[in-house]
Amino acid sequence: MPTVSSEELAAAAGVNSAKLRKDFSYLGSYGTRGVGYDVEYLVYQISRELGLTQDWPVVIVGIGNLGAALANYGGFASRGFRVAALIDADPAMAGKPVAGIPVQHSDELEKIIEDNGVSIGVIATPAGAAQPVCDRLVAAGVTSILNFAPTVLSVPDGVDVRKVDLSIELQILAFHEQRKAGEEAAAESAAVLRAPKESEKGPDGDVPAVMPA
Ligand SMILES: NC(=O)c1ccc[n+]([C@@H]2O[C@H](COP(=O)([O-])OP(=O)(O)OC[C@H]3O[C@@H](n4cnc5c(N)ncnc54)[C@H](O)[C@@H]3O)[C@@H](O)[C@H]2O)c1
Repeated sequence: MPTVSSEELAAAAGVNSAKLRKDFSYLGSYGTRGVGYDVEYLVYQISRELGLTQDWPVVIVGIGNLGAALANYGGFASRGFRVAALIDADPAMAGKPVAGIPVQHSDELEKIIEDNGVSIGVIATPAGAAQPVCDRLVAAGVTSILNFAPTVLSVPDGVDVRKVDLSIELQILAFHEQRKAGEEAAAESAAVLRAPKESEKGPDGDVPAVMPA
């Protein structure tokens, strides 16, 4: 039976092992002193807590560049998400397979949701189409939406929306880059401006032109 210790897991995740043990205790997972955690059982417990032991049928609406890339991503299935259907408004796409799944026309949206018992919808349409698509998904019974379109969706109470915006992530990185550059520039000017200490002067009382920081 493969096991793993809280120290090993804590080191891999970059967190404190006592905190990790406490967090796992909320899962009802206590491990065995000197042995650690049974890996298979721990994976099951975490998956169960995250709702991943279930099979979640998901529909993707808007099968352009992004929708096709999402459909082709192999990582969903291993985490309990099954792409049940691909939906697009373009009649020329109907029946064409993407990632081995034939694209269905959006006229069929309500029937597809009902037939597959879908509760999670992914929107990858242009911004202008996102709200009407969202309204149809919700009316058909979808209660969770992952929105990639650059628009804020309004939904009734009881419907969850998560928005993914990669440009915001890039903007956050750019902000940190700018701050790092500012800190470096400030450190350089501080080094230039810092007055020499007595001990930093040479034997004749001379000082280097630029003092080290
Ligand atoms: N969130 C992010 O980080 C991120 C990154 C890239 C793109 N996007 C956004 O994702 C969306 C898709 O981008 P793309 O490059 O794949 O665009 P795209 O033009 O290649 O694809 C859009 C698809 O949506 C379909 N469509 C249009 N109206 C529809 C409707 N009412 N119902 C169903 N399908 C419909 C079109 O036929 C097309 O196939 C855009 O809104 C874009 O801004 C977001």
